[in-house]
Amino acid sequence: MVVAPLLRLPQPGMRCMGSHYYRTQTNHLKSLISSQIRPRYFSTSLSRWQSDALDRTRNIGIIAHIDAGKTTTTERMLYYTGFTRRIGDVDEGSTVTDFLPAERARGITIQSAAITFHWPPGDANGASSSPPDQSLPRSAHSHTINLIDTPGHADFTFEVMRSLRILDGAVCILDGVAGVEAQTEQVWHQASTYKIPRVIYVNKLDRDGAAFGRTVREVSSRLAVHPAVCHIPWFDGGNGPFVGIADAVNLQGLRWKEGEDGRAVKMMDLQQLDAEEPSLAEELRRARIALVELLSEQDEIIVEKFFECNEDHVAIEPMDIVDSLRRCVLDQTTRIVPLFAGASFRNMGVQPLLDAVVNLLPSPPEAPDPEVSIGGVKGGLRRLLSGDLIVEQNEQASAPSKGKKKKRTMAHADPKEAIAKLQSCALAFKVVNDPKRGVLVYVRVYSGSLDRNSLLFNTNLHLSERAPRLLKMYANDAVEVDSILAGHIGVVVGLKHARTGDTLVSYAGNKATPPEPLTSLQLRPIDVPPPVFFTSVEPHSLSEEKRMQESLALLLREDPSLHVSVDEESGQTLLSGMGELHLEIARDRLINDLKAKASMGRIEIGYRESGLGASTAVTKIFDKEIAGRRAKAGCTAIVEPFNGEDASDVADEDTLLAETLEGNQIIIRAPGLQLDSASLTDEASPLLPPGINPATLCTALQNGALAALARGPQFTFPMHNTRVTLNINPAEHLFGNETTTSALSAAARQATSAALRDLLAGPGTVMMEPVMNVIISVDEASLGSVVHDISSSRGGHILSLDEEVPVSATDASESPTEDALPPIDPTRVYAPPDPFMSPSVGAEVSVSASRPRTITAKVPLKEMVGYLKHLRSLTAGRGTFVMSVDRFENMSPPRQKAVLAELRGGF
Ligand SMILES: Nc1nc2c(ncn2[C@@H]2O[C@H](COP(=O)(O)OP(=O)(O)OP(=O)(O)O)[C@@H](O)[C@H]2O)c(=O)[nH]1
Repeated sequence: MVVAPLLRLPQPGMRCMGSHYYRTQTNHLKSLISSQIRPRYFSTSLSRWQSDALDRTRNIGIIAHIDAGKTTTTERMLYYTGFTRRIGDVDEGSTVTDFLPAERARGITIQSAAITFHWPPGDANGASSSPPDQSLPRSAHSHTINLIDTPGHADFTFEVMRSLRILDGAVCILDGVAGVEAQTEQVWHQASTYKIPRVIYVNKLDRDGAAFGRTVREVSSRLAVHPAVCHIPWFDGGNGPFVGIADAVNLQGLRWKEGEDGRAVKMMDLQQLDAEEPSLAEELRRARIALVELLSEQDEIIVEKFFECNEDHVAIEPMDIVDSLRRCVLDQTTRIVPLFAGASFRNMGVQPLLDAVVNLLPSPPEAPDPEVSIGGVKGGLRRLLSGDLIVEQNEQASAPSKGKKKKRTMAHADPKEAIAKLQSCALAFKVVNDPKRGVLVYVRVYSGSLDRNSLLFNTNLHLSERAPRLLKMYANDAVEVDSILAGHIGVVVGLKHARTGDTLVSYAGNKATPPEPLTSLQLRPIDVPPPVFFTSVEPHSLSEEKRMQESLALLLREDPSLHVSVDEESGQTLLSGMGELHLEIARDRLINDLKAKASMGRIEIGYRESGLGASTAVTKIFDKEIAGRRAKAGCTAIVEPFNGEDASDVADEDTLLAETLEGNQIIIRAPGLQLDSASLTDEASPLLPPGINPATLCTALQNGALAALARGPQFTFPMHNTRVTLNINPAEHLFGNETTTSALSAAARQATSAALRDLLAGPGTVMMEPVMNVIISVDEASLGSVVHDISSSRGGHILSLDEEVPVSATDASESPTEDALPPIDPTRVYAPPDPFMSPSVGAEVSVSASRPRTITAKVPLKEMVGYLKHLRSLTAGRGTFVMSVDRFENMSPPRQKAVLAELRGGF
């Protein structure tokens, strides 16, 4: 929409065809390609992109259901912005964004790739740094667009969440045939969690069965927003092939030439449309009226414009409508979402979508204040920088807190001074191992300027690393820069430790660590969901072991939703993840890309084990000579069921640590240790052995307990819902010089393992299985058979039908915002008629006839393995589903028996 003047006015590089202008960028493209793309590396003295004004920057993502056309649309974007010379094709495996071999082979997007381009394309020097002319629409000025392509497969939900949190805006792509699908709903609600302003693009309108009107109504009923229809599809002669769009903002038709690359666009104003496509012109007027009416319900200014234009909807200036749409998009309480149309594969509709990105989505300063946590206090980054959050944190730290584990005190730090020293803070949102450039850490900078060679403190890993090189990435090409400014996305090369999700801060002064409390600053922290599938990984030979472990470590840096553990008894390395495809991709990466000489076993469900009651208290003293030195320490352990309540409920004055990790809770108590205010400072207690302070004591004991919890006493699955309480009595368990941290770990492991074994003599243990939240989208006709299959053959519980219940896939603590909002009546929403529906079917009837049905259910994961194929056969290929882990549940004795028999016999 919102056609840029480039499309409306004769410009250099446009050629006139009859009374219409066709746009060509050939020369312009050539200059861009030769100056930007050719050299793989070139130094920029003045880092062109750094000078881009922040208000002309858009950090956006594309979100959608799998196969809706994200990659196809992205490839067109790259082509029209002059970034690529030819259009990449997902089906041929020649796309720019899906650049991992595994992605190209499968034709799906696995890793989010971040790419920067300019729209509209600037001159050869890129975006102009001169102030924009306010009398022209935004899309007349070149903008920097940082595009994150997010994956669509449910197994990569965590990856989607990770990408979402760094976006300021998003384009949601819908398949015009399939409409709003289950995955779309899921990602939509996740985007709502981060309050991300969005526009919708209805793609694939060239396909048989495309139903734009129905899709618009589904947007209102299933996404609970008001679709502001800015484009309507143009079918030749009313019911011929899809040839273009009619733009309700600019009141014109845009027609693309069939079979061309889409750069040539034929423009027609309303009068020309009246003459050539009268029914389209009539519908376009209806669309304009509906658009103005919808905006008027939320925006006072457009109401004024309406009266100024003598209440003529058609007379309102396009720029006034764009401004109103923008106000509504940024103020999400309006629930207005602009909606556009196209067929990316046919090269239709992508340039107007780019205009919409620039015109309607927010710049970094307009985006909501990003959430940070610092020393346990949560709030906005801007509040932190103003000093307010620190004050709050200090108040919390100094308030008497009964029993609860105390935070590190900041008695010696001046928080205001510390904040003043903060030079930049950035979020590492992606780690990629590039075969040529090494490990690339993609960062979004949130404040200040991340400069080359600065020392970055990683607040997750508590270590510092230098940033030797900074890059701006153009998919496979890179531009070296000196700094990355707040609001921008870039890459740090040469970091050895930073992982996806880590917060990096740089600060003034030469200290190895930043002043407190900056060491605990976390940007938009997210919870990593529990893995539910696992597989064993074996090196081909002993000499390959090291290489395999290094490759696994790299995989984990890239993707923190993968976990690696070692089975203590068998010595086997186990890799666990979110789904079967997730692990298959990990295998591809490990073996094909990282060239580890290893093989992976069968992919299996990650069951858990849990105690049915409390153990007795078991004391173990570890006493062994290690490398000629005596190592001796002891500890007492009790294990009992734990149902996920707050740690503060069980902590008391003697509690050194109460932490919940991977579904278990570890409590460390040391009565009589005489610690000053029980704070976990680095100051040693007089009763602790030399070289050990309360923090190192806790880490050692915790590691020991975690190792023991990795293997249940009866079924050997990791323990879940288990609380381990470790008691340290200085007089009985500490032995001066002989008590080392490894002795403490060993004592904790032995005591915990013994307490777990003790359960078998008492209350016993039970197997637990992952139970999934499943949302299934089907047609009315297949509803009965799908419900029957889920509830009788798969042992699932149907929770609801047709309810807007989003799967809170990875972060149960954050409830999507739309939940409480009243539903929107789709029959009151403007949508143009779908020409390929039977003429006797009126709008209202078609709504109910085509109404998709949504089933929400809880089903054991085991029953969902291979479900897609079955669902497809039950629904004639139309059904789709998404699922996420709800929780682990105890299994009934017969089910446990059946599963164990199957496991022993193999799948
Ligand atoms: N007919 C038609 N097909 C399209 C259109 N856009 C995309 N496709 C096809 O739809 C399929 C999926 O397109 P992709 O671009 O890979 O979709 P995606 O959303 O990136 O998929 P994932 O990366 O797997 O999430 C491919 O076969 C495309 O050629 C369109 O406008 N019209």
